[in-house]
Formats: sequence, C-alpha cells, structure tokens
Amino acid sequence: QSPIDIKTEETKYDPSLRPLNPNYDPASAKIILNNGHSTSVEFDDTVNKSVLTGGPLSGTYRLRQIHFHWGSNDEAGSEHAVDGMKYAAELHVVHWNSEKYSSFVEAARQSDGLAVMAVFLKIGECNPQLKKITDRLDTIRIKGKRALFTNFDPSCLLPKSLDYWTYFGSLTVPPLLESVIWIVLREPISVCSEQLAKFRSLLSTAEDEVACCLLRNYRPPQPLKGREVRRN
Ligand SMILES: COc1ccc(N2C[C@H](O)c3cc(S(N)(=O)=O)sc3S2(=O)=O)cc1
Ligand SMILES: [Zn+2]
Repeated sequence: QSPIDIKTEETKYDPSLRPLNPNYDPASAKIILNNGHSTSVEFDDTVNKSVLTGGPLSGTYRLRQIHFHWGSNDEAGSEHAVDGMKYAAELHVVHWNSEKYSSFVEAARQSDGLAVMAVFLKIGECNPQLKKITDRLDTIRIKGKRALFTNFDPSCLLPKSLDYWTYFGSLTVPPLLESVIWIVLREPISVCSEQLAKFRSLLSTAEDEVACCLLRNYRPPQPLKGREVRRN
C-alpha cells in the first residue's frame, strides 16, 4: 500500500534504472476540476500525445491527470515522507500503461497498470508555474466544479533533477488498488504559504451542502512489508 516513509539508508541503487523521459503536449490539458478530495488537471488520454517512458518503466505510460495533496498547516501535507520528514504538499502526475491495456479503468486493476510520479512541494518562494493553477482555484471552489484549462505542460512543475526513488505500491485514495509503480522525485519544488492557503480554501462540499473546507487530503504512510525501494 502507499504512501510510505522512504528510509534513504535502506534504498538500493539499481544501475538498470534509466533516466525518466516525460514528453507532454500542452494541448492535452483539458480541464481543472475540484473532485471534492483534491484539485486535478485532467488531460486528453484518448491518444499517446503526452507520455512518460524510461525510469523503471517498460513501455509507454499515457498522462491522465495531475492532482495535489496538502495538510491543514505547512508542517505536513505530503503523502510520502523521507526519513520521517514530511513536506508541505505533494504533486502526483498520474499515467496508465496504454501499451498493454486498452483503458485507464482496465489498467487500474493491473499491477503494472499505473505509474504515478510524485513531486514534493517545499515551503519557500512562491512558485510562478504553480500560480497558473492556484489562480484558477477560486473558480472551482465547490465540489464538482470544473473549468476549461488548456495549454498547460506539467513538466513546468518538475524540479531540475529527475533523480528518483521507485517502488511498487497502490493508489492512496479508495479503492486503494495495488496497481501503481511509484516514482518519487528526490528534489522538491517550492511553494509559498499563500499558494497553499488557496488549496485549503477549496470546498469538499457541493452547492446544496453546508460549506466545509478541504483542509487536508493526505493518507498517512503505510507499512513497507519487505518491499524494496530502489534509486537511480
Ligand atoms: C478505479 O477508480 C479510480 C478512478 C479514478 C481515480 N483517480 C482519481 C484520484 O484522485 C486518484 C488518486 C491517485 S493517487 N493519490 O496518486 O494514488 S491516482 C487517481 S486517479 O486519477 O486514478 C482513482 C481510482
Ligand atoms: Zn495522489
């Protein structure tokens, strides 16, 4: 299950791991959405226009969506931890194995079906690339709201270094399917408190319900149960 606390001393260098090769077309971006549990940017995944190859992956994984996890304060919010330390937030870039499976839903049931790249958000400078997303959150405050959001390449949210840890895990949201090859980037990107506050102002409730803010949406670390965490 995922997330996990990555004990860096116990990770294993694997020379067979290749460089990550994200190749995204900004035209694939379609909408920005508040699904009540997070905010996501959904991409057109009907063709192999935006894909991730390389790293621990064999074959081509098609970009489906990106979304974020955060906490009620800047001290915690990430899902993965590094030597017990949590970051303020975490970005997930979700892909599915379009080479072996014909749909996302089918891929989500296979152990090699999904590949999620996780990027830590560390409190610091405001992030100008993230601003493109946080500036739109006031238009999708209510659960279920969506807005057009195109011409966006999620590579702009990746750190300089694409060095990573990788392990086999699960979705961190129900139905918690054990179908994810996790690729956790070692270098964080920056986010400022004001930007995080905008995520927390999203509502987990719909129009006809009593308003409730989406203050935190991270799952705590799960037991490793003998799994190996490799690094490139
Ligand atoms: C099978 O039912 C599903 C249908 C759709 C989804 N999605 C939406 C979720 O936000 C979500 C959360 C993921 S995380 N935190 O990376 O593990 S991945 C993901 S998703 O885009 O696949 C998940 C299961
Ligand atoms: Zn996630």
